[in-house]
Amino acid sequence: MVKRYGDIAAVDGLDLEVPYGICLGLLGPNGAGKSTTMRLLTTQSLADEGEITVLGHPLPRASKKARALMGVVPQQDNLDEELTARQNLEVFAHLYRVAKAERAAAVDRALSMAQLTDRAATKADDLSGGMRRRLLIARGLVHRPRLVLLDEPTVGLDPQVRQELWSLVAALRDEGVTTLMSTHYIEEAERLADECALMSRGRVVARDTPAALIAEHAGAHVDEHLGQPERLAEIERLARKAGLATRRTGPSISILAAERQPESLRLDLGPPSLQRAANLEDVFVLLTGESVE
Ligand SMILES: Nc1ncnc2c1ncn2[C@@H]1O[C@H](COP(=O)(O)OP(=O)(O)OP(=O)(O)O)[C@@H](O)[C@H]1O
Repeated sequence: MVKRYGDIAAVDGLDLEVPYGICLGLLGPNGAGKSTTMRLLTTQSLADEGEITVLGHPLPRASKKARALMGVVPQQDNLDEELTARQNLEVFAHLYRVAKAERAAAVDRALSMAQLTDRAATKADDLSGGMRRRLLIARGLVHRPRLVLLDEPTVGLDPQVRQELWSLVAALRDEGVTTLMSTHYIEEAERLADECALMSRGRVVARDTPAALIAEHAGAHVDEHLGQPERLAEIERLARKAGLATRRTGPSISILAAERQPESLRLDLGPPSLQRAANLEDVFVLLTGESVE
């Protein structure tokens, strides 16, 4: 797919297939095109080039059918503040055409999933930030969608609230709901995603399970060397000459896949200040050229 805004190609040759039943993490730095991808899937934006099919329905032609099977959890909180938690869910159950006879049960189920049963009568405005976000997710699930789009589900939340939301997303996957989740939090992707598609400048630059991405791009372990700037520059030069990827982190330089170092380089560099297991953050920084939050 391609989606341009004037001279900017927000999505630039994106090719992405999401298998049924998995949680796919769409991981990328700010501006990589994650939100635009979500908007294309909900037909809030129309692609300039390419084809999109959602659950067998081609967009935009069959967007109504696709939307009915999809739950969308936006990045921006757009709850109706004057309505209670229950009423917010009822409105969406109605909009999503949940049969009248089943509506109350659907709303109860969504409240229970979001652990908001005892706050059902509280106005959205009076809920805490974390509760509002849980309600926002519950609202996207009230009609039991087969595909859920989560756009940065925990952005701006404190770590404890983030963990609560993670359990909610994990429960979805356990129910066999297909989830596409955009995030720029590495830990979120590592915890929740069966597979990650790493996006940079509007396209997918790598796609696999977190473990396979780490093994391929960052190897088994990373050597971190501390030192003066000149020494770090020298280490960087030597490592790269030996074909190894490196990463700058503050006052240190990291050599990825350090187990692949030739013995001569190992002797030249001396023992590292620190040796650690490679992680998804190393892959993210290597492939997108961006730092992480
Ligand atoms: N409506 C728009 N008009 C003009 N440019 C846009 C519009 N929407 C997105 N863009 C541009 O497209 C690019 C991709 O933006 P997008 O919001 O999809 O990125 P993102 O990966 O979701 O970033 P973030 O993590 O910051 O939400 C950016 O350069 C952005 O400025």
